[in-house]
Amino acid sequence: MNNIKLALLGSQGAGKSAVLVRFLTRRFIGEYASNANSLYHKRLSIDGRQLNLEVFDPCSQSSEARCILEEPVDWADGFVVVYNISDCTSFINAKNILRQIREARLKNCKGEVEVPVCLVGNKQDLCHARQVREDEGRCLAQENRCHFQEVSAAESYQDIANLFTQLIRQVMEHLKYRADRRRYSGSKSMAKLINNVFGKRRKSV
Ligand SMILES: Nc1nc2c(ncn2[C@@H]2O[C@H](COP(=O)(O)OP(=O)(O)OP(=O)(O)O)[C@@H](O)[C@H]2O)c(=O)[nH]1
Repeated sequence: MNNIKLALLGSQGAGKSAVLVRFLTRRFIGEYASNANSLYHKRLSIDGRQLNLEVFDPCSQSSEARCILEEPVDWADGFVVVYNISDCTSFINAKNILRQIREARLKNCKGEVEVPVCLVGNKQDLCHARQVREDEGRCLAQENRCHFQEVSAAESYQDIANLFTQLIRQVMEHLKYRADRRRYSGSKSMAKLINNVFGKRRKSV
């Protein structure tokens, strides 16, 4: 059974909980208690593989620029960064979060920066009050080499289900790549060790 850990990040009120609850329950619930960090668990099957999904939905900080990443950035295998298309401040905050994910990974994970991330422009139903154009979101995602999707947690389930499924697939590939790389470097150093031991012995015969 694969364990997959995701973290949702974004401005206060961007709709992180709404997006997540839509994915987990197919329902839109208007208001959520937002004064505590939440960890959600779900078992699901993707491409015939059983998964244990854990999703961390941190309680937002009032100061947007403050780093809310320190814990989830080490813990998570993938990220969903949410902004509200009718709030340009939330978009600027998403930009900062993407940068912080890159920097923190660079610092903590020896250059392994390609952690799977999906940038989500939520509240698409509020397009009459739009402050962030779709191409701005797409462009930011391209710059950060991550997937992008505009959604409305209020109105639709399918886009949200698709983006989580795609992100989870990417995370599974990423974890497999990391495990293969560890195995490869492990067997390389084992080969070196054997070579050192037996190579030397053969010389001394
Ligand atoms: N119109 C509209 N409102 C939404 C949508 N998604 C969420 N909301 C509303 O936006 C508000 C904030 O949603 P939350 O899901 O609590 O946002 P959050 O990012 O989890 O907020 P914090 O927990 O405070 O960080 C709530 O009133 C939701 O009902 C959406 O797609 N469309």
